[in-house]
Amino acid sequence: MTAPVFIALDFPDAASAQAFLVPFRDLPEQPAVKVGMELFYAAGPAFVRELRQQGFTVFLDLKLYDIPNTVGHAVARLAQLDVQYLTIHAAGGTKMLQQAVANKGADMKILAVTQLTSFSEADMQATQQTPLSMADSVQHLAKLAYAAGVDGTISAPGEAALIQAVTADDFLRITPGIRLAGDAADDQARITTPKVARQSGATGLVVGRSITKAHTPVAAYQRVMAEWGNEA
Ligand SMILES: O=c1ccn([C@@H]2O[C@H](COP(=O)(O)O)[C@@H](O)[C@H]2O)c(=O)[nH]1
Repeated sequence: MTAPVFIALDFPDAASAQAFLVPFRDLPEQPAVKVGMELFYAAGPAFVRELRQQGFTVFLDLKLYDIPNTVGHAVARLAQLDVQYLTIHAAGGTKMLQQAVANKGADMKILAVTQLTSFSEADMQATQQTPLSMADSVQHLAKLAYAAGVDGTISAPGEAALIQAVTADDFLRITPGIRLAGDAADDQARITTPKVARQSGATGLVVGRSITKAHTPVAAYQRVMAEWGNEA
């Protein structure tokens, strides 16, 4: 899977997530899924193992951020779940990032969150009191992550090309903040459509509510995949 589209399974429990996935079983290929804090805290490692046994590609989005020793040990435990992707915060710094990389599983990719897509430029300035612009901050954090041996970043689609410019072509640029045209932004600040994300240099998408809250989620997923350039 070179250009994955992950459906964000932001559900309160395993039963709701599994019920949501039932109609996707009729597709020729199962979607890749992202398990975030809400579902992981409710359903835990057992549910992640269940998804892996069912053949799903799993992105565990826990956004780890702690001292290097703690993050290293946490990554080693999570590697036992055989997930393919795991997030940490780039702002945790070089030593934390290196500890994560040193403890990841053989087929696990570590993705570093640069600046959350819910942050506008003004939100970031107000929170972080940084003289950097959003673009400069994202590039700085991406360079830090790349130098530490991380596999890619999480950023808004509009920053994908900027990240590519300061890292490498094969450095992953996975982008949440995706909305089908006409859908509400909700709590996201830096959003775009799947088509524009592809044109902007993203190498993978995370899509939650544009699919999970759609009247017909499978049709919404197929629309995302068509815009992104994949068949579903
Ligand atoms: O910067 C980030 C990092 C992670 N996310 C996660 O992606 C999905 C997006 O959900 P939508 O419903 O499509 O807005 C969600 O699980 C976030 O935790 C992000 O949005 N931004």
